[in-house]
Amino acid sequence: MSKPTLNNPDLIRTKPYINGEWFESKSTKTFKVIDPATETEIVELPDQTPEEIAFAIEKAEEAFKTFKKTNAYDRARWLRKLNDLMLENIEDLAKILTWENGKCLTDATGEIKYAASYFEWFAEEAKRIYGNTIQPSNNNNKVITYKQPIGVVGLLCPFNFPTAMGARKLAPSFAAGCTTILKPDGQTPLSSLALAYLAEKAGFPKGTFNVVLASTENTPKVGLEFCESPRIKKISFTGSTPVGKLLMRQSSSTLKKLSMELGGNAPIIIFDDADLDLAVEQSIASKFRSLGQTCVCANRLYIQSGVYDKFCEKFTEKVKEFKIGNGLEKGITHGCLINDKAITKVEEHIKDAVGKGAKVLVEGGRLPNLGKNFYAPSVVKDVTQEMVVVKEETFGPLAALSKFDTKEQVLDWCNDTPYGLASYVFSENLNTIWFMSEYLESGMVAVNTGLFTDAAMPFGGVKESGFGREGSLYGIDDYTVVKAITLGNMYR
Ligand SMILES: NC(=O)c1ccc[n+]([C@@H]2O[C@H](COP(=O)([O-])OP(=O)(O)OC[C@H]3O[C@@H](n4cnc5c(N)ncnc54)[C@H](O)[C@@H]3O)[C@@H](O)[C@H]2O)c1
Ligand SMILES: O=CCCC(=O)O
Repeated sequence: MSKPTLNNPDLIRTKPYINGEWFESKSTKTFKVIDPATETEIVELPDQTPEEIAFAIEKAEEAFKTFKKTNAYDRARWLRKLNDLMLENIEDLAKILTWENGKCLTDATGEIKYAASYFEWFAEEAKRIYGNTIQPSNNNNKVITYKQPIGVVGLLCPFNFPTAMGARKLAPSFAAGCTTILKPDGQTPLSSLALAYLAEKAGFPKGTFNVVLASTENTPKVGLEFCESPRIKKISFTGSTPVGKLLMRQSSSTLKKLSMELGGNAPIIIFDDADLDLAVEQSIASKFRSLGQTCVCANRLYIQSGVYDKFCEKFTEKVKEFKIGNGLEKGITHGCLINDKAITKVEEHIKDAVGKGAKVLVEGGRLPNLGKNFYAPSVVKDVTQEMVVVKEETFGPLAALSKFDTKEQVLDWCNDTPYGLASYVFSENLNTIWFMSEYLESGMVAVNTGLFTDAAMPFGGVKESGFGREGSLYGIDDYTVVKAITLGNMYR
């Protein structure tokens, strides 16, 4: 199977979306979007020039002048409408996502629902942007604060959640009254273009949401343009830590506000007293969501010695049940990876681990009969802290299992990393749960579940996993600035 049949073929767009129009690019360069499952071309898109990117930024700035004055209730209605349209078109949107990303249709459908829920959530939050009244030291004065939209925002998004990562940024920024330019990953731009198509149908005013296009090779130039543009007041980036650091350096010349949703190295800790079947099922869900290409995927699994052997056995059985194939086909539990580089990283981590003494429980490996981006998941046990798989995010289908004895020991291991995005704890003991939750150095801790993300919860990391919070009651703050107004000499 290659090309999916869509109820609404118009959702496939092949032009950038700028200032409410499908923009005729004059660029002489193009890039191809490839179906990672079949390695066939989906579409060829313009690789936009710096002048065109600058034009999109200019239009977003123009639009901001009027959009910032819009009524929160109107913005709420537009956002709610977009949520509804996404759900009406869920089947098509999921197919487009699977086609360009390779994840299976069930995961893609889940992602569309999840992405839409950010529009629903921020439709409500748009109306809840509050300020304070403050009594300063001079009793004759009164201070009030209110939050204003920061301005034009650049959104830089990765391949792994082509719809949800953009939605998680667009929804709060639009709710706050900002205008945006989104640059999707060059490998997965169609989902963002489909989102722009639906945003237009939802009535988003022209210029408030723009999508520009760039190949992977051309992307650093667009990134630089975003960072150095004085018109852009904030950048929200989701991707790896090294690229996040580069964007921070580049943004220093314009002193931009930044949100950085960066790489992780999530541990799952399973204590002897955990509900073992639940822990196995949820660890599988966390580890192999989108075949391990999720920033909050378990990268390290620490299992207490009393249940280690049993856990390894049960976990292995479940992994052997996976059905790998083209994500668009029925019954497939796991699709393919995004590209060959992703597989190479998994192979390097296995080689290093086995070389240092890890034992293979499930020998995965390439599946050339299915295609060059298919890889059967691997499981290794007796992993130790020196192994690369423990130090770096694999971002692929390799489960690394380690044995631990005490909670103090495992806590040290978990925190021995520059990253701090998500952690998972499985235990039935409240004291253990509290101890771990409090001392794990991560922005998010999930207890007795492997799937926890939700529009209502604050998503984000600490340490080199970045800063800023997406979703939740805090998510809109990243797109606003606090203004303090002092009313003087009140008691004249
Ligand atoms: N914390 C989060 O919310 C979150 C969510 C998803 C993914 N991630 C992280 O993203 C990484 C996986 O994605 P990746 O491998 O594509 O990451 P990456 O950093 O290589 O790329 C992310 C995006 O940034 C673009 N990019 C690369 N160089 C750039 C530059 N100089 N200027 C502007 N854009 C540039 C890429 O083309 C891509 O679209 C993992 O580390 C994962 O943990 C984090
Ligand atoms: O990859 C990161 C995002 C995953 C999520 O929000 O559930």
